[in-house]
Amino acid sequence: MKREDRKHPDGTIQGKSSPADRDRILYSPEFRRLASVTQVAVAEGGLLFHNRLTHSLKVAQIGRRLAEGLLDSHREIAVSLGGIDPETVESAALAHDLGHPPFGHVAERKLDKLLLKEGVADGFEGNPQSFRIVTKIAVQGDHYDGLNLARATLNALLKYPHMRKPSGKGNKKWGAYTFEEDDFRFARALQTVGNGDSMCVEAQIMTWADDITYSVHDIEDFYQAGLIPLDQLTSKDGREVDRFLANVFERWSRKGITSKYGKDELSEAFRGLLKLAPIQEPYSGARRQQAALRNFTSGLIDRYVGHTKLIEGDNSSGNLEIDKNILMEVEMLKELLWYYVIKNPALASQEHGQSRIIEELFNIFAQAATSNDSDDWAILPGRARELIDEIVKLNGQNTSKNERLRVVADTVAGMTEQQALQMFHRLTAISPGSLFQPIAT
Ligand SMILES: Nc1nc2c(ncn2[C@H]2C[C@H](O)[C@@H](COP(=O)(O)OP(=O)(O)OP(=O)(O)O)O2)c(=O)[nH]1
Repeated sequence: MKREDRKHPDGTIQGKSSPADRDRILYSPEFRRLASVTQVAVAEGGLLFHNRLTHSLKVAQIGRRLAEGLLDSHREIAVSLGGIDPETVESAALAHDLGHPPFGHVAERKLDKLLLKEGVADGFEGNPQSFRIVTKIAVQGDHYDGLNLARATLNALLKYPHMRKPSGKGNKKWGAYTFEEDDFRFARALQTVGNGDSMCVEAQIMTWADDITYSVHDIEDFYQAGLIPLDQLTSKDGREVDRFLANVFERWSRKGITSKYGKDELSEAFRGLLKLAPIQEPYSGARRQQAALRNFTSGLIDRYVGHTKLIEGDNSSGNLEIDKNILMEVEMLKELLWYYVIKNPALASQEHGQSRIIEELFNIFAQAATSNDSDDWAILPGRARELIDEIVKLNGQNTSKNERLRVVADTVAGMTEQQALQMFHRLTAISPGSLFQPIAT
């Protein structure tokens, strides 16, 4: 079905994803690429961390389960909200991280800085990049751009349903670049409840599924890797817990981070959460440890899914009601990752290098792509050369810098981590590669 044909026949607000949407996302190479995009850290030495692909599959599964559960337990409210479509939640969840560049957040921040420096005002962020991929970049058919997803799927993908704002939170996270403003309006035409920036209920479910998913699997990954000492945190003497909490609150005050909750209630929620963890020793892989860990993580997911309720009303403050204790637990699970993993100097130094790779790639490609001599474009992958050629033909040499730089950002952001590394080695003469080794498409 074509995009315009997918409008509800009587022009009213409700829309549903087509099952084709889910399949189109799943079959796209952009989805496959997520297998080579880091979630938190690159796995080494036989460890098997989640990557953005395994993460997205789990968000889709938890999102679907949440939606089905809410339909079951709160059918009347769901109907009053115009229905909840599990298929839409699943499709949006599969697509939600497509825009993550190689090396994840560190590259996101770097690409944003580089584009802003070059005067491309709406910069770079993973969320608008996901939206751009499904509406413009991915190739599904010959006669349209993107995956031709239904309005409902696009709207459910909009966790930040506004364009980039000049300042504040809306400047850090947003839903679509100006290049995709038409697609954004097409998606948002469904939304007549809440204020202008309200997420639809499917996007709210997808967002909560994302939070549940990563806060649980990140702990699983890094306890197994020996970085998060769950065994010491659960120990009766409480020393590690005190040390952790003191560090969290010290970082918050240093960084001006605020929470909706008080320190005492957060500390209590965290101690309560640890009581659920049947873990007393460092991870060695023993069968009983594997079973205990699975028990803990699946118990947490059940707990978080089960404590989610649906509430009526316009959705300006959301239609999901999540137990306060659960929200505090999830907040503290995220802090475990920050304290023991993200702030770890080994990861920080790795991220420093990854940021350099992205910067070099962007600068070298940008210089080539903005050249008026088409021979200079030869170092770019084929699709980028084709697009730059089209842009120049349409806009002329001197008026197309922003469009060309957007293609450069798409090219770098669309690489796998191996491709980025190989291309960096090749372009900076660290290792020339082979004539027969294709450059990324
Ligand atoms: N290594 C590293 N990992 C990070 C960093 N920030 C977040 N992460 C990881 C932790 C989680 O697994 C995941 C959370 O980020 P996401 O982009 O998936 O979701 P978030 O809700 O923070 O952002 P969103 O609102 O979806 O754009 O990424 C960072 O600065 N470095």
